[in-house]
Amino acid sequence: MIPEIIIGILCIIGYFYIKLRRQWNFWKDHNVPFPPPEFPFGSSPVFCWNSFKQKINMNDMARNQAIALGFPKFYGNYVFGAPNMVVCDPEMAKQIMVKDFDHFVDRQGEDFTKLLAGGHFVDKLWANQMTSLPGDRWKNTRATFTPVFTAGKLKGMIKFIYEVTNDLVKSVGEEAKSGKTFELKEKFGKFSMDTIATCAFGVNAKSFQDNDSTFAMNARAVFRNSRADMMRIIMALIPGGKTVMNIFDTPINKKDVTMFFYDIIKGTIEHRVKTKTRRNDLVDLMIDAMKAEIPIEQDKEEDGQFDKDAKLNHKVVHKQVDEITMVATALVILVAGYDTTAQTMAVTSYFLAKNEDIQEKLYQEIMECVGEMENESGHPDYNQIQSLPYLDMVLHETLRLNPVLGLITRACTKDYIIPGTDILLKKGNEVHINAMAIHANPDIYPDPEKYDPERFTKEAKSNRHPYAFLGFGQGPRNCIGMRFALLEAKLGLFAVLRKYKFVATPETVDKFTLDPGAFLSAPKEPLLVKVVER
Ligand code: HEM
Repeated sequence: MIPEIIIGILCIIGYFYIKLRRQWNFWKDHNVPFPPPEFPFGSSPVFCWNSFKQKINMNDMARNQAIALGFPKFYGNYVFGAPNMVVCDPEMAKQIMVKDFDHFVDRQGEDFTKLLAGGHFVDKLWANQMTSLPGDRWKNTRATFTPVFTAGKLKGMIKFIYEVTNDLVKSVGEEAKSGKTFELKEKFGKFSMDTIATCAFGVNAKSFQDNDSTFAMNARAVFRNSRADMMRIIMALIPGGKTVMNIFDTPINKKDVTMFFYDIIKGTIEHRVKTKTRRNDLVDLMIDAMKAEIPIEQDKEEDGQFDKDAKLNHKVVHKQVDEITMVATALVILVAGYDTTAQTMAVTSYFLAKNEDIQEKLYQEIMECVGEMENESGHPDYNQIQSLPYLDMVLHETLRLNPVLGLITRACTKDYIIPGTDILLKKGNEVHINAMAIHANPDIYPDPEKYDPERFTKEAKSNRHPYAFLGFGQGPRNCIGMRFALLEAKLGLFAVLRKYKFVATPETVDKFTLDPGAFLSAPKEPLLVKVVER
């Protein structure tokens, strides 16, 4: 009861704050469609009352809004009373994400960035993450760490992923022996966690051996938001709230969990420097990148349109290794890479279990590759795993039907006139690219509810707008970890599917719904399947 009263009081204060800023006739005055605003946060799925009350996942809400409005090119919304534009058209998405990128460098408005930055050391670690950094500070960090994620560097890290893949296959083998159903999100969660732990933190998280290993428990805690966590965020957002928090030395973000990861990465760096050991993992590469010691190499794989659009023309101002940036970057790999990759693998396996013909076609492709493999490790090498078109198509179709991040945000960094209109978006206003809606538009993807990897043949792709797929975002602020994620997912699925077949059982849900409490489009129901040995 007491938390509800406090939330109620905070909402009233918030309401008056919004009243000062609100421009609720903005879209109406410009004849732009908008969903009905909801007290007190406006109709934006990110901040709407329904989402907050945990009734509907915000990504679902974004898709429903677009469907209800008939998939307009764009529609209007309000974030805390300020207008924000929601884009449902691939060409307009390209305009925002690439052509007019200098107006949309940031991911969130200046006010929000400042509010969440905080003065506490813990908050500094979060505010320095690439996902939330603004302007030139983001450009510096992004340009510094881009060479870490090139194909050439990933090749050097593949051996660590092989090791975790062996644990995954062993664990799936035990499920096959038991003959019982098991939960896919949990299984691939362990795989994703251990991959990130070994590559980005230089430690063995041992998730497969011990579900409650300290690393796993802390990593899971990053993603779980209690009422107290939500209240600290709300407190920081109301005027004067942060001052009170500073007086009580209370950070906005979770203190113990953040410091756990801080200690790990700090310890790993100190150990490497002291013992002069090198693993060529992400930790070493990040240290090199901070010292500007990674030569920029252009791989053939990286000259496609996606990479061309991602080019960032920025000269990095180098400084000595900065502990905060290093820890923040290791943390962002965990935050942005753990759940996203685990969920993509789990949902793909679920769809394979539900679609036997697709799984069989993929199995044939995998077995052809196995026939050509000479690698002593028993795994495909980098080039072999990248040359499996159907595996790639399957993963893309999973992310089309269920994009992990259904709303991709940008904030206006300079006033902007929406092309073809006289509508002025002011600096600080947000734009949401509704990937959920673009992926569900029947004019772009006929029969959009159907899981069909054939939508991603070379020919099918060439007949569509390139921005009709936004699973990894687009432009200079796209997903920096895309190659890493795809490599990890492909190696893991390859190794499992080669030996085992996913089978749907009466316990497998017909259709999953999305978790209303999650920011990502995460399945709410357990994804239960069986595996049988081939
Ligand atoms: C299948 C797995 C993944 C999916 C679907 C995914 C998707 C995305 C999307 C949609 C964005 C926003 C892009 C935009 O705003 O245009 C993003 C950003 C980002 N992702 Fe991923 N991601 C995945 C895995 C990873 C991994 C493994 C890492 C780290 C190794 C990572 C690191 C990041 C970072 C740092 C950003 C922010 C980039 C910036 O602001 O410059 N992601 N991701």
